[in-house]
Amino acid sequence: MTLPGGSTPTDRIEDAGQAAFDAVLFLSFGGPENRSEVMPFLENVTRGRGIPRERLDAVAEHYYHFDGVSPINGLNRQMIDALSARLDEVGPRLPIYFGNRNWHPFAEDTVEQMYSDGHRRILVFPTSAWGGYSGCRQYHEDIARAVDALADGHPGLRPQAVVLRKLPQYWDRPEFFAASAAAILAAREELPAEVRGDARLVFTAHSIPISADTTAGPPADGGHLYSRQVARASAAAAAQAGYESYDQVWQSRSGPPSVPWLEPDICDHLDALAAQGVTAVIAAPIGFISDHLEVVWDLDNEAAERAEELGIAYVRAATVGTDPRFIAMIADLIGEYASGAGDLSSLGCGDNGQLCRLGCCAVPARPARPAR
Ligand SMILES: CC1=C(CCC(=O)O)c2cc3nc(cc4[nH]c(cc5[nH]c(cc1n2)c(C)c5CCC(=O)O)c(CCC(=O)O)c4C)C(CCC(=O)O)=C3C
Ligand SMILES: [Fe+2]
Repeated sequence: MTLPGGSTPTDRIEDAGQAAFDAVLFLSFGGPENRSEVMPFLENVTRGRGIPRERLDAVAEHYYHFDGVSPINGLNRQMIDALSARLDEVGPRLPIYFGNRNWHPFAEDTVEQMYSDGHRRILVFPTSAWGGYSGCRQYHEDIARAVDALADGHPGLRPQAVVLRKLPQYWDRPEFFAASAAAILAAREELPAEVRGDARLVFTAHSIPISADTTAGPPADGGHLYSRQVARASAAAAAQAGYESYDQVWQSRSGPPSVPWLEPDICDHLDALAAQGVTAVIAAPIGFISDHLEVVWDLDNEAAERAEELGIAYVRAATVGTDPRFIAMIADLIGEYASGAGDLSSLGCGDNGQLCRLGCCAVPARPARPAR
C-alpha cells in the first residue's frame, strides 16, 4: 500500500484509532537455522534471565542433535503460506510479513521493511495463544522494541504514525479446540489396538516459574492466568475428543533448580503413571501451536524414551500448525480486527506494545526498557 501523493507518513496520525489495517505481522520466537547460529540465538533468548550456563549448554545439545536447525522458522513459513492462501480466498487480502523476537528475521527488521513498503497499520498475530509474561506481555515488548527501532531510524516520525496492534489471545477459540481434539484422535489410532482403549490422555504446556504464573493476569482474578487458561483449553480439547478424564502436566522447565516452576514435569508424570499401571499414553502438546524444538526434543525424544523404559506405549499428538481449522481461525481473527473499528479495550492491551490496560497478561517481569 502506498501513501496518497504528497502526503508524508506523519499525515496519517489522525487516523490512528479506527482506520483499516493494511498488513499483518506474523510474530514468533525465532530459532537457529544452522549450527553456528545456536549459541548466539540462545544468548538472545536468555539475555539477562539468569539461566545457568550448564542449562544453555544442555539446550544447545538439543539443537545440535538436529544439526542446529530448529524447525520453528520453517513451520512458521508453512503456516504463513497457508494463511495467505486462506486470506486470498476469504479476505481480508492483507500481505503477511514474518518477524521474530530472538532470531532472523528479527521483528525490528521486518517492521522496517513493512514501513518502507508503505504499511502504517499493522495487525500482529503472535504464535503464542496464551496470557502471561512469556506468552503475551513479552510479545508486546517485542512490538514496542520494533516501534522504537523504527522511530530511531526515522527521526521526525511521530508517535502513532505507525500502529501495531496485537491480536487477542486465542487459546479459547473453538477451532483451536477442534484442531487439538482431531490431533488427539489421530494420535490414538497410532497406538496398538490392544492398549488404545486404556490410553491415558496427557496434555502438556511449557512450564514457567510459579512466580510468573502467580503474577499472570489481573490480580483481582487471583493471577495464575496462564495455568488457568491451559487447564481450560485442556478440558475443552479433552471433552471434544470424547475423554472424560485426562491429566495436564508441564514440560521444558529451565532456570536454576532452586526456583520453583509449574509441575509435574511430563517425564516425572510418566513415572507416576507407570506406577499406577498405565500402559499407554497420548501426549498432547496443547501449549504449542507448532512442532518446534521443545516438542520434537522434549516430547519426541526425552518423554518418548522415558515411556519406552517404563514399558508404556507412547504417542504424541500433532500440534495444530497448518490444520485448516486453525488457519481459518487465524484468518477469522484477522478479519474481526482488520477494519480498525471496535473497542481497543476489548483487547485488554494498547497499541505499539503499551502496557496492558486491564492487566490482561502480566505485570512486567523485568524493569521496562528505558524510554527512548
Ligand atoms: C510459556 C513459554 C512458551 C510458549 C509461548 C510462546 O510460544 O511464546 C515458550 C515457547 C518457546 N520457547 C522456546 C525456546 C526456549 N525457551 C527458553 C526459555 C524459557 N521459555 C519460557 C517460557 C515459554 N517458552 C521461559 C519462562 C523460559 C525461561 C527463560 C525466559 O524467561 O526466557 C529457552 C532458553 C533455554 C532454556 O532454558 O530452555 C529456549 C531456547 C521456543 C523455540 C523453540 C525452537 O527453537 O524451536 C519456543 C516457541
Ligand atoms: Fe521457551
